Amino acid sequence: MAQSTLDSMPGASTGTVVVTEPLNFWGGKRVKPREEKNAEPVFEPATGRVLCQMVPCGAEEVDEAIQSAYAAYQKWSKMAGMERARVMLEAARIIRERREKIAKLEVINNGKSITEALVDIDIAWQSIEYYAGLAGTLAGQHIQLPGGAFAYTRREPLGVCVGIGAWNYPFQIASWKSAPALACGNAMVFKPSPMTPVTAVILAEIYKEAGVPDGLFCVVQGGAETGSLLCHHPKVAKVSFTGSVPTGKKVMEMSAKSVKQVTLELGGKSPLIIFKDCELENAVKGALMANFLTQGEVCCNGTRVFVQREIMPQFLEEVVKRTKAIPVGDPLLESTRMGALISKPHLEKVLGFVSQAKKEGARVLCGGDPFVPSDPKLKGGYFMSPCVLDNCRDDMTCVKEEIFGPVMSVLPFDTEEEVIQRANNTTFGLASGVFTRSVCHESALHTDWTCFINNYNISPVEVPFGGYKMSGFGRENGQVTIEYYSQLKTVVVEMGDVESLF
Ligand SMILES: NC(=O)c1ccc[n+]([C@@H]2O[C@H](COP(=O)([O-])OP(=O)(O)OC[C@H]3O[C@@H](n4cnc5c(N)ncnc54)[C@H](O)[C@@H]3O)[C@@H](O)[C@H]2O)c1
Ligand SMILES: C[N+](C)(C)CCCC=O
Repeated sequence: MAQSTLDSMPGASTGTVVVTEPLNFWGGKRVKPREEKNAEPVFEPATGRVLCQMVPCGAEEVDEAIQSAYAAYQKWSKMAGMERARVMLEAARIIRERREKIAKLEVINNGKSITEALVDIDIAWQSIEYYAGLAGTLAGQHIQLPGGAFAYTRREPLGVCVGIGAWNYPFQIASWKSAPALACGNAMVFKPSPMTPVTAVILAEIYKEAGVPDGLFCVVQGGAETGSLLCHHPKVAKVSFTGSVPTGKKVMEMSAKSVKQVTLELGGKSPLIIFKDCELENAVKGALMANFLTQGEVCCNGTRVFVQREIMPQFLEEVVKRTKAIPVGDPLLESTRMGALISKPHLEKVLGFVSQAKKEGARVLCGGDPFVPSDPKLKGGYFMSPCVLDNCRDDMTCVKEEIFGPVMSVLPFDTEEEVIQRANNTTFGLASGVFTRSVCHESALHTDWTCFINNYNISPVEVPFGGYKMSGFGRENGQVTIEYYSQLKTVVVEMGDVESLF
């Protein structure tokens, strides 16, 4: 049951876990892949060792999962919101109880520090708890019409929803998508990233243990091909996608063919604006939070750090001192603050951005190199030292493109008007941040999208999260997300005779 993979977790250390159980889940149980021939190795980022094999699902398996989800949807959608809420609350309770074990498995698969993974798992169960609270509140309107006639509206589920996830927050993404979907009475078939296949199936087992009908939350493994089978399937009503802009465009295009609803949570190149009247200590802490969580592999990171020229020297001195002091290493140690990047190719890509930045005239103030921890078992891991780049200009590659690694680009500015214009000058639109002691709601409103004031990268589940422009549309978390997983049905009732024009 849900304990299977987790059973090996309490004593587990980096470099010791191998996952052999099947990673697909539908019909209420783990399902072995039909054919092993396309198996791909999945690596533990901290050691470079093979953690498990990911076998992509083909058309028949995808169809089986969707049929199983559809059957569960027929039962689940007929239950009262309060009944669904009770099951979801039980799922949230089980996750809370097993948070350490799930977090450990997440670290082993993703490479982030255990301190962060614990927070991710907490945000995951909180999301399920939050939407359980909303499940019983779904209601419509009663509208009086002439002659005693009336109309009413009902909030109805969409049907089978598909969730497609990225690798940076595997368990959290699966929870953020399934929680509102299930609260509204839908079923979900979730496809994790092929690089992080191991924790979504734990969530599936927990939902089952909590009492959802068999098939309500299914997991199919695979990459682009499996994802595309899901987007094309005629029984799927909605696709909620988290990933890069190019893939998001393809998902939208495929979903358009059968007019499926789409939510797109895509990439970003967010600005963080630090005014000279800020509380510098907080601004420095904010800049670190905006750049180095999950080894910098965070969609909403504030990687363009605009600092008002007068405080640039003090800011740089402090931010560089603290960046150099970040403990990089074994992600399962409590003292570690930065773990390993997701894969060798990704590490090389991020290091390539640093080299390109140097060629274009940026100055490396610290980091930006491969890092080899002293522990011999970590020698094959994908580590790098966190990097601060100075002398940056708006036209540099490191300032324009999403790096998705621990690289902060610092840019000077003089006036508010100038910085707002520069901050908004991007095709992305996910997040922004402002540090100042003066009332700054004005600046917040001038940046074109979500804005954190005097903090960064906090995401309580009650608060909607999502993008503008090329960063996508639709929202996750918050009350509004109910609208993205339900549809409004109108019923009009005549109480008199029909007045026909014919
Ligand atoms: N806005 C957000 O909430 C958010 C959160 C996390 C990550 N991201 C973004 O995700 C990106 C990094 O994640 P990634 O490298 O996993 O992204 P990606 O686009 O490569 O992959 C995302 C998912 O899409 C699947 N996929 C790939 N091709 C597909 C296709 N043709 N049809 C259907 N599915 C397909 C992948 O297998 C994976 O599960 C970054 O750009 C990051 O900013 C955004
Ligand atoms: C929880 N964070 C840090 C806001 C990240 C949300 C998901 C983005 O990659």
